Amino acid sequence: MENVSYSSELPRDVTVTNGDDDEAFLGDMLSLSQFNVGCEIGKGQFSQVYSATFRPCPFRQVAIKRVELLEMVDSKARTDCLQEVQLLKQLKHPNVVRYLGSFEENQSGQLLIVLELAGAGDLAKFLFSSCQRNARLMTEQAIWRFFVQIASALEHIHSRRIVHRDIKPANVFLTSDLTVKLGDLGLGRFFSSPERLNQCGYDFSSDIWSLGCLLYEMAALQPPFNCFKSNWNALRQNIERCEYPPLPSDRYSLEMQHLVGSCLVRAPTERPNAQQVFHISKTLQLRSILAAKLPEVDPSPTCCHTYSRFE
Ligand SMILES: Nc1ncnc2c1ncn2[C@@H]1O[C@H](COP(=O)(O)OP(=O)(O)OP(=O)(O)O)[C@@H](O)[C@H]1O
Repeated sequence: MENVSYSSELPRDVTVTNGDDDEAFLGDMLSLSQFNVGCEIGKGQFSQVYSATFRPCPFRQVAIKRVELLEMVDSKARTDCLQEVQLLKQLKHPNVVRYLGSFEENQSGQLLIVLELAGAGDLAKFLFSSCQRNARLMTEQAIWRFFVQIASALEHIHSRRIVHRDIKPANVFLTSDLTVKLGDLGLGRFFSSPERLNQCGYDFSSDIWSLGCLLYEMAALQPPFNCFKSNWNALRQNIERCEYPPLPSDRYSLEMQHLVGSCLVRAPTERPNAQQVFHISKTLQLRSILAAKLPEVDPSPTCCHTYSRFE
């Protein structure tokens, strides 16, 4: 292809060992008066997210996510959601957005969740602005640097028996030094339709499917199953048959293609677990560093950040 170049904006390599930062937790008796709330930095279907500083420690920047508990389908969903927030607070990992605290404001039906601020956008924006817009692919080495962190985060989440449920580039946040922070865990289902609330069969292996989609999208700059999105039947058939265009073999290793393929198999029990994906990707990262193999580039035309799942 013409007028394309290699992606030179490689994310820095980062340590993926577990952090122990209990000081990060802000305590159980939080209220809004303890924060200087700044501007709105994002909006979800059932939430608004604001930047804020913690008054007792003014240099401490956080994100505050406000969700309407009353918009949940039923009171059981509300209770489950509050319980899940408690669970999410136990997650401590350098590549997982930290849940720092939560509180309900004056019985207003609003739950405020205090999160670690990930201030440099997300992987969806990065893929668009650094790759697609400039018609260049990431190097394999850069992909592994991102992906190893994501796989490490998922391994940690699964080891705490939590399913993420919404792994996609828009939920992979970045910090200013391009450290990955996997965010938006688990809670989305509490604000959705009863079908999604039940999410029949959604489990750890479903996250692995999404992880395979994510790895594919980082390489191809488009999700594996979006090519027939105008035709739902064809799309469904492709997902059920696990048929998607191969990654360009002159740019990316066969091992990468194999890892994608092992996550995108129909039978959930045949997919690797998060620990295996982490170890394989770590090995392949080391191999790609040693080989220092720089692929050529090939721009892909479209970008869609929602994955289809067949579960
Ligand atoms: N910890 C964070 N740090 C920085 N920005 C964040 C953080 N969490 C969320 N955001 C921003 O807020 C936006 C809304 O996030 P939120 O999790 O409320 O909704 P969503 O999951 O993106 O959307 P939906 O709930 O409709 O699926 C995100 O797109 C992101 O830009």
